[in-house]
Amino acid sequence: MKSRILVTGVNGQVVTALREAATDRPDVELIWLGRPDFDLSDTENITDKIVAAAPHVILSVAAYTAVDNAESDESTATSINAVAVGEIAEGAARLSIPVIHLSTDYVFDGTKPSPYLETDKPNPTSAYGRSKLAGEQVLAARLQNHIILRTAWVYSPFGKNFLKTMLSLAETRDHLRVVSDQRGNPTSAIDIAEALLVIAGNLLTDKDPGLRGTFHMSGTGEATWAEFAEQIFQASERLGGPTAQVEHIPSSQYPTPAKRPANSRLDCGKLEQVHGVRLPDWRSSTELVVRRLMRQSSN
Ligand SMILES: NC(=O)C1=CN([C@@H]2O[C@H](COP(=O)(O)OP(=O)(O)OC[C@H]3O[C@@H](n4cnc5c(N)ncnc54)[C@H](OP(=O)(O)O)[C@@H]3O)[C@@H](O)[C@H]2O)C=CC1
Ligand SMILES: Cc1cn([C@H]2C[C@H](O)[C@@H](COP(=O)(O)OP(=O)(O)O[C@H]3O[C@@H](C)C(=O)[C@@H](O)[C@H]3O)O2)c(=O)[nH]c1=O
Repeated sequence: MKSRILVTGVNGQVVTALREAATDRPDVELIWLGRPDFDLSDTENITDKIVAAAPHVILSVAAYTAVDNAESDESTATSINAVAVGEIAEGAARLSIPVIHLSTDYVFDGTKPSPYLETDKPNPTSAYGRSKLAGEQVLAARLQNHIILRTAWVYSPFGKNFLKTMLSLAETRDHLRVVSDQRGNPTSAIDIAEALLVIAGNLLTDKDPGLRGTFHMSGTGEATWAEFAEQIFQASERLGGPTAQVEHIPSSQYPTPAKRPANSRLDCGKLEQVHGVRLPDWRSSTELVVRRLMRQSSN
């Protein structure tokens, strides 16, 4: 029997990568619910729509991800990232199925000098981070059969992300100023999608409560945003794409409405130990994504 996996969202980075990943998987039937029929800011009918779709597992992927906009629109961010997650949990509870929910490194305040563990106390510095933490809390309170997967710094050939912004800015500028006092783990949405299918398979075949709970899942290796930009341009230059010189600057010279954590590195050892999942090194995945974008633009 095929596993019926419901994904929230239609055009996001991870959703798009999931659609691709599922094409090679005859054992998986991916269904997705998204706007306009399924709008997470209108929390009225979410539960009923989930029950009607009758999946075996839910991947709760869709979110309000505009970090700076959330500062002036926290109520919408909270409605989508937390209230709606409660409704998704309610639908899953009615169907007695698990939910795998994506959360973020931005639940941490960044003051820890080493990578964050699942047992570390979240303390978000931004409205987006607060709304995502509230989503984690509402899910955990309403549904025992869940996994919260905190990931970070997602990039891909799809949608909007830092990697694509850098390449697009380099089309018109040969010098870019990028912050070098925020450190994290760049993570490819393509790698996340592959991992999500493995983890969903684990939950569908094993009822062990130890497989449930909160896990960190980001690309292997770490970088500052400036180092990430440099790696993007090295790959792009090798492949004949746009490049720019990166000036390392402190965050104080790149003011943004939302305050981002200085350190949001995630320790992903628990996921590897419990689910046997370790994401590839961010440098090799960056190369693959840049290569794909170059191929797309030359076609
Ligand atoms: N991007 C990142 O750097 C990181 C992301 N995450 C988390 O990973 C998950 C996936 O992120 P990513 O793929 O980058 O997200 P994107 O920003 O690429 O896409 C967001 C998705 O959410 C959907 N969405 C937004 N608002 C609504 C709404 N009101 N109703 C229904 N759907 C909505 C979008 O819908 P539509 O398809 O209509 O556009 C889209 O599918 C999110 O939960 C995010 O918080 C965690 C860490 C880092
Ligand atoms: C475009 C640009 C950004 N920056 C800085 C601003 C910011 O501190 C950092 C990253 O900027 P962005 O706005 O692209 O990324 P940001 O929206 O902070 O990305 C976050 O998104 C959410 C959804 C998450 O969950 C996080 O894990 C994280 O990936 O780079 C520069 O220094 N120079 C630049 O030219």
